Amino acid sequence: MPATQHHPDHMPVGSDLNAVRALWRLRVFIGRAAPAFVLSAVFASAGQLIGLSIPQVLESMVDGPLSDGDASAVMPFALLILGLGTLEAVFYALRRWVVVGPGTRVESRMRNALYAKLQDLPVSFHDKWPSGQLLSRAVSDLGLIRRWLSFGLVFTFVNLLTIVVGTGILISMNWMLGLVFLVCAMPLWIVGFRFEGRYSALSRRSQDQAGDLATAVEESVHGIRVLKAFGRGKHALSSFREQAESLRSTEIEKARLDANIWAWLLLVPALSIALCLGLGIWLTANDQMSVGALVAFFATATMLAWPIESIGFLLAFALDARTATDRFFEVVDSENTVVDPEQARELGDPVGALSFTGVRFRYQDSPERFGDLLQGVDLDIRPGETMALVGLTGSGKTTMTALTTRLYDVTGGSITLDGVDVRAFTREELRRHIAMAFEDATLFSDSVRANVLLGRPELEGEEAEQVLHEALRIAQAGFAYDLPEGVDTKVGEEGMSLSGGQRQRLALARAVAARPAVLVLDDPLSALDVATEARVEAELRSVLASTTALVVAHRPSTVMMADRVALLEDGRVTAVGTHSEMLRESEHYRFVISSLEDDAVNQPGFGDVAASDTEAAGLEAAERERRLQNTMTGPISTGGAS
Ligand SMILES: Nc1ncnc2c1ncn2[C@@H]1O[C@H](COP(=O)(O)OP(=O)(O)OP(=O)(O)O)[C@@H](O)[C@H]1O
Repeated sequence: MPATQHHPDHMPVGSDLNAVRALWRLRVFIGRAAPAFVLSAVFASAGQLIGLSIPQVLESMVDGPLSDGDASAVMPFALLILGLGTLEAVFYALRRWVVVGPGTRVESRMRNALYAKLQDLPVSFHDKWPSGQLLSRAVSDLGLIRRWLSFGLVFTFVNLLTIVVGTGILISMNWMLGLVFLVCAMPLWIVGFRFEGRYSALSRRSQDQAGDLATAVEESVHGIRVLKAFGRGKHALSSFREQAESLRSTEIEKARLDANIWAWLLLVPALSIALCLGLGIWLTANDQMSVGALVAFFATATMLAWPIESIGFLLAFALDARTATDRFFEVVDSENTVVDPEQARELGDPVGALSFTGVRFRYQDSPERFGDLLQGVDLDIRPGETMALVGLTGSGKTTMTALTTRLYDVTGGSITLDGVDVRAFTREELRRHIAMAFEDATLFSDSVRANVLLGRPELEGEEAEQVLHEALRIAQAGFAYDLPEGVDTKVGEEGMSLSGGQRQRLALARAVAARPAVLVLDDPLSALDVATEARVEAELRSVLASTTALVVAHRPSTVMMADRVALLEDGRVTAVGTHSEMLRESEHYRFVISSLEDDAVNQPGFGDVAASDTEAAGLEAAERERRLQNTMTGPISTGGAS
């Protein structure tokens, strides 16, 4: 069921920079597009200034030929006004034309930077951030910033310039009328200032809620099968409706606030024009102003009405853009805790010795009252050895595998590859040497070929074909050849058109194709029936003979494939040995294996690797009792790791 998502606690809600300084940060991405924005502002200003000159022509026309009653002399003035109007339109068209390309370029530059950052940030970042929040930043926030840069920013400048120049013209025409007009506009600044604070908060809320909504849509599309299977579609819809309703009420609040400021923005110029009209007529009646000047004054004042009215809209637009900018930089500024060292080590051809020494780990958001998940793991995996990792569910097996390629960094101790701390390599180098396959096999919307050769971008032609076919053979993924377009078939969003077992086999083929020194397999065969698993294992053995492997095992058959087994218990590896040694010596191991078998007998095709050589019967109750005592007296280690 798509849960209501909120942005993570650590996310700052609005930065403490003021709007101008927050928006100023965009300059990094504007870069070489800046001249285009300036040119666009110049064209728009030229258009506005030409517009402002029309009333001057009008004044000369009214005071000249019109007052003289010379109709024929009006024509040149009319033509001049027509020419100026045309020029104004041309400049507006130029403004738009000049800004479209650079605006979209800035947007895509920002989008690429965001994407690159998301790729670079560690898994712990993605654990915290709902996908919809990231999606809405990458799509709607950046679109909003582009529109603001190309239109909002340009017109804020142009309209302010028009107001300043226009007011100057009004004052020069008649200082008294001009001043009245100016003073009347003052309340607008106060209203605008108060509006900013309230609107900013609402804008932030609405954009975050839009992100939550995107997360809900993403989750329910992703989990559509579960929703349908459990008949929870209606429930999901009502929870979605609630979220959509919250967003709607925020938008309504925003619109109300906007309407308030609009009311002021429309009222103030109308009031000031009315006041000026009364005063102007009185001045004209007392011969202190010509009729032409009065007409020109009102034509100019009317022209200033839109720039003044637009200030509220432009201010709201700038505040929305500021929120979008804050939201963008929250991701871009996120500190990456898993980084490459300044002076990275290189391993040409590693032999594949993988060691855990005193490894401790806890998840960042793990509650204080819990101890570390891993509390000093010691484990040496020899080159070429296959080590199975077993432990009760939730004991930290997956976590241990994730630490090898630095999906998370250890919080204590170290992991070494050929004796070198994994943190001494660049992440790219490390992940070239250690390849992973996960239980939850994610495939990308691309061909089978591209998915399998994901880790080998350097391969081409015959060599690529060879690696692909070998990997598919080892992973028993021959079904790929029977897909409609063979290995060129697009496997769809996250491979949803394939079965779970088929996806797992392609993910395994991907790990095998990477030809790593160390292969880390997190229960990659869980969705296969036992017969297929046995065939995959037979093929895998040939690969694993020359590759070091750490395999999380949830089934006895996977354990059988390994040279040795490590037992993870209470945050430590408490025993290491061959399967039969472990069965003999470790009571907890026997208990874990018996629970694996309980699961395994429920697997389709189970039969040949059942609990033939374990003595687990009856141990479960004893083990439960032992664990119960453990929880009361603290953990008891049953032995040391190798
Ligand atoms: N990203 C995460 N953030 C916080 N806690 C996590 C995260 N991933 C796992 N955990 C917690 O860490 C513990 C160990 O999880 P892990 O997946 O490593 O166990 P596991 O031994 O692989 O379990 P299983 O056999 O069920 O796959 C669990 O209690 C889990 O809730």
